[in-house]
Amino acid sequence: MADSAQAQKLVYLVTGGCGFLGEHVVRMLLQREPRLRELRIFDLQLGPWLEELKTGPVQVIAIKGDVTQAHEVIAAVAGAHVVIHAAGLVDVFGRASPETIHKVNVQGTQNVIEACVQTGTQFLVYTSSMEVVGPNVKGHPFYRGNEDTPYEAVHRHPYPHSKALAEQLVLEANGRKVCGGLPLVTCALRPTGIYGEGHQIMRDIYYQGLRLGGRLFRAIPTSVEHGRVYVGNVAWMHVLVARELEQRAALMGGQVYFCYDKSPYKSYEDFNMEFLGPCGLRLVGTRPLLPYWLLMLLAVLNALLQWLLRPLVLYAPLLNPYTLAVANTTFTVSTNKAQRHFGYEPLFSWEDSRTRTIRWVQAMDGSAQ
Ligand SMILES: NC(=O)C1=CN([C@@H]2O[C@H](COP(=O)(O)OP(=O)(O)OC[C@H]3O[C@@H](n4cnc5c(N)ncnc54)[C@H](O)[C@@H]3O)[C@@H](O)[C@H]2O)C=CC1
Ligand SMILES: C[C@@H](CO)CCC[C@@H](C)[C@H]1CC[C@H]2[C@@H]3[C@H](O)CC4=CC(=O)CC[C@]4(C)[C@H]3CC[C@]12C
Repeated sequence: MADSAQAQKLVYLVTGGCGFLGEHVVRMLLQREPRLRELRIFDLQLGPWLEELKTGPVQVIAIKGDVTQAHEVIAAVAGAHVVIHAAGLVDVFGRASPETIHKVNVQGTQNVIEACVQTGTQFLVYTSSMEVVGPNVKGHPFYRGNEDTPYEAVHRHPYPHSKALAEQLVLEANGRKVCGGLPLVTCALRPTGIYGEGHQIMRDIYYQGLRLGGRLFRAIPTSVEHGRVYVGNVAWMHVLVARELEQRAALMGGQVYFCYDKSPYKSYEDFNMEFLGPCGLRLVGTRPLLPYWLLMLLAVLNALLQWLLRPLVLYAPLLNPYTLAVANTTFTVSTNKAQRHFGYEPLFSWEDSRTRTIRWVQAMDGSAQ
């Protein structure tokens, strides 16, 4: 892919290209992949911002489609050199059924793999998640772990379960012969909790704080560290992996990489305050205001209410037994595998990532709570 004869010759497809991460991947590709000729953006819902991209030198093609529909995926993949598969149903709040989560995340990924095989597309990058590793149901800490750190991965929740199955499918597909006889080269990126411009949960927490008179109440001990990574750096990793996969197929094919940068290790709430603090919110308490057992009771009550109300209305608060367990379990990564394998260095420093995220929160409409 690297020789000059191929300058501006490549066709990329980004599934989920209109989501939080997908939009950053799309913009990053347009800025930092000079060999791009055509960029296909495949998503259930297309964003209006795509229009502005259509005037540049790269042909941008928006495709409204569903990864669960094999024929739609095949049509989108045909003729692409690289597929970045970021589409997924990210739901840990009980909004979607376990069956739907499985269908989108697992069957959708299988459809993408089969489409690559059938159409002769050789390079597939999958957006996996730290959640394929943990935190596990036993609440074991994963402290500064890397891709080789032993950890008992046990999944009961449909989202991490689906991501783990999908990742496995992608890794097992590495080396399969695609149409034309060449081997499929795949790898999976595992972001920790992504933050940055467009992060819906950050938006929800900001508005929640505004509704509570500019206050948030500490629920998680400061000692529980949660891995976070800036969306621009996650996007940059995707661009780099996609670029290097051909030249370094033997090394990178079938591999997993955590997504990391220089974001500090902090609790989920303390980390959010790095952005919400400068925007006027205050985190009340130096220790959790409620004991864990009471929080868990509230979380279980929320789950019960969700179940009772389901026939009438969708009740999906941030707090449920699963989100509480994840937020309350240390999970941080410390690795340089991406640097060693494909020369990744974060594109955005922590200061830059922080400033960009603060500017985005500040630009939110405070009255739209
Ligand atoms: N947000 C986070 O902290 C993390 C996210 N991830 C993974 O990154 C990927 C992107 O996540 P986000 O951008 O946060 O989520 P998102 O919900 O903002 O983006 C997902 C995109 O996929 C699209 N999509 C969903 N179902 C689809 C279907 N059936 N067919 C086609 N498109 C479909 C959605 O419309 C959306 O635009 C997901 O695969 C997720 O599992 C991994 C680790 C952390
Ligand atoms: C108990 C509440 C008191 O303030 C805080 C609840 C926070 C939770 C909603 C989040 C804590 C950890 C988050 C998850 C984590 O970052 C890992 C993830 C990876 C993914 O692939 C998808 C998103 C998520 C599951 C993320 C979801 C929100 C949290 C559970």
